[in-house]
Amino acid sequence: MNVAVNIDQPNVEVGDLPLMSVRSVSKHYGARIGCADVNFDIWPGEVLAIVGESGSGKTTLLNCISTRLPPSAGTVSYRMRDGEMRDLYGLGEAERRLLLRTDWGFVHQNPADGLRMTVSAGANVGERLMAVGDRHYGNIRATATDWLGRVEIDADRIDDQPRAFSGGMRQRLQIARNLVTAPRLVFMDEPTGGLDVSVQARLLDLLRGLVHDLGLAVIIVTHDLAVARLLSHRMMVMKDGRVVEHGLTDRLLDDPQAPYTQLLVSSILQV
Ligand SMILES: Nc1ncnc2c1ncn2[C@@H]1O[C@H](COP(=O)(O)OP(=O)(O)OP(=O)(O)O)[C@@H](O)[C@H]1O
Repeated sequence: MNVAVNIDQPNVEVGDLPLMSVRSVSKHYGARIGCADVNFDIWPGEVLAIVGESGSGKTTLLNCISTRLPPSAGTVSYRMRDGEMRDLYGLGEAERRLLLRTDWGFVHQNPADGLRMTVSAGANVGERLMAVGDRHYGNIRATATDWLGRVEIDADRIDDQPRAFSGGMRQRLQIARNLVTAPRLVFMDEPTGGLDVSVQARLLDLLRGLVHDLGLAVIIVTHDLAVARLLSHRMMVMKDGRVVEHGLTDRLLDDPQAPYTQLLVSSILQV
């Protein structure tokens, strides 16, 4: 049986009001449960990790809360820049697109899903700036160069296409493309998955620094508790589409309450 959800108030410097509120979100694929009755809030500047084994519903949930997949039931509300809390599935298409381009980022596990592989690295970053109204070529190029530097890509690669980059470089470019417009909320789906361990470690370090410096709110899906430990303030553990435990990351890893979380934590401590 699942243990009751424990929603702790985050012990981090965050805004007073939640940025996003998720209430009773469920998604069914025919008779199969994708995710069921998920509830949480996320505050500005907070990093929430959604963890669980393959098939536990992490990606389904991430897609439901980022307007990529309408839930079968429940509501997802978001605090717009004017301070108003809006139901995301009540937004018009133009409002939704604006949100995706300006206020949100989405870092995919496979960089090819988040990049345009046949335009230059500089254009990949510059495009997002143009989408928010920047029209000055010199400014766009200077900002793109600055962002390539921030993600540790040499400036002399600015005109290269990402297909000429390594996996780690592509992922860093995808991160630059997402962060250049100063979003308030970034969704990440296994951002270090599929990379070598040493590349993963460097990328995690970089991500941690950027998230901290920019004060980003992040919802990150990972099956890797080490990633959750390093990046997140709060963790939500999923199993069979349901949240089995939810709390501050340190507390949850030091003193897991749900039998399933205990099993997950003990299995990484044994290796
Ligand atoms: N398009 C779909 N059609 C039918 N069932 C689906 C679909 N997408 C996901 N599911 C099912 O929903 C459940 C949750 O899948 P989901 O991909 O959200 O899990 P996950 O935790 O993200 O797994 P992984 O880590 O392997 O990506 C699984 O039982 C899966 O088979």
